[in-house]
Amino acid sequence: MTKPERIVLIGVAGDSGCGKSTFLRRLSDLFGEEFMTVICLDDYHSLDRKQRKETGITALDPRANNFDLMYEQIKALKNGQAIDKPIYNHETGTIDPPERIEPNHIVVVEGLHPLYDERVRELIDFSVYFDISDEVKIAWKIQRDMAERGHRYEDVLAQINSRKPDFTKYIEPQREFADVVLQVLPTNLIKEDKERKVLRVRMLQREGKDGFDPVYLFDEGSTIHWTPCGRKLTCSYPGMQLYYGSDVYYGRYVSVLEVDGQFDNLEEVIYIETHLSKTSTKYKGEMTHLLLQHREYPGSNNGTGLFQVLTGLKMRATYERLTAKEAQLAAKV
Ligand SMILES: Nc1ncnc2c1ncn2[C@@H]1O[C@H](COP(=O)(O)OP(=O)(O)OP(=O)(O)O)[C@@H](O)[C@H]1O
Ligand SMILES: O=C(CO)[C@H](O)[C@H](O)COP(=O)(O)O
Repeated sequence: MTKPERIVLIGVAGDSGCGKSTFLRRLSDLFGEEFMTVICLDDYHSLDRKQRKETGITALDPRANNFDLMYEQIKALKNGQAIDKPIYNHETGTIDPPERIEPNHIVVVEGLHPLYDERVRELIDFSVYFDISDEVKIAWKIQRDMAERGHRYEDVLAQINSRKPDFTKYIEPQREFADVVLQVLPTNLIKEDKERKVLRVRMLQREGKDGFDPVYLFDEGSTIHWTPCGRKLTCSYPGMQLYYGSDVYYGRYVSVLEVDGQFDNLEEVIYIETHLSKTSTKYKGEMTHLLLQHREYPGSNNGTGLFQVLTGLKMRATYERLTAKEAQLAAKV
């Protein structure tokens, strides 16, 4: 592998079971596995499972994590140096001997705390926070942990509830620092929906970040409510609603894109794509193509898939911008 001139650091934040792995697969499809190294921040747990149990300190609590080491190692990677990263073993709940990690073109730091420590935050070039509402989080976790891991309903619910206080204290506040926040909420299209199959998904995009042009619908800066169902987009019950507008989030302006509902026919997403601007695609239809490429990923037929693809495209644009800038600087020397 050629030595990268400029290492681009990407932050992917959110609770466990919120769709981070799915998003990382999408990123790897965009960048290629060889080009990108993922660091799971669970590896910086300083207390193992037994110690956490004994002390009553959860993995979400900063006291269970070594932020100094996290910072030192991420800084080193960004400076092009290899690191010996600890490993947290999820099977045994213990800390294994470290592994050597070489720098790569793109380094993704993902997990519970990528935006918690100010020093790490400063190093990150682009970040996303997965903000899944409790209702949806419970539905996803129950579906996965019961179907795939053989857990009981009451245990899954008890686990979510026991994490809640520390989640609110230490994980959720990181939303403030993310360049993109992906909110996943119950639909507004079905009254008192309990199934959580139809979702309302919002993409909050920070305004005023150097080099980041938020995606917009129809007319930049306007407020748009759009029902695309009809001749060009097939929608069965309960239909689909799109929204675009601006808002203030943690005291800063954000552009908001929203999709409520799901796509009947994924090929028709091209109709939506042609009405979006600043998507950072390289050719007309690339966004739809990326969605179609992996229609089996969870959420591909709704706003979660669509906004994950758009966020990935923004990360690619950030990478290309920063590396081009570096190349220009190098050419001048
Ligand atoms: N967009 C989605 N639509 C529906 N279900 C989803 C979606 N994203 C994730 N899920 C469900 O949530 C589960 C967890 O997703 P994923 O493994 O991507 O999350 P994670 O944040 O990486 O979790 P962990 O940190 O626990 O590994 C999936 O198995 C799937 O059941
Ligand atoms: O929130 C988590 C991040 O994935 C885990 O719960 C945390 O890493 C603790 O691990 P374990 O469940 O193995 O004790």
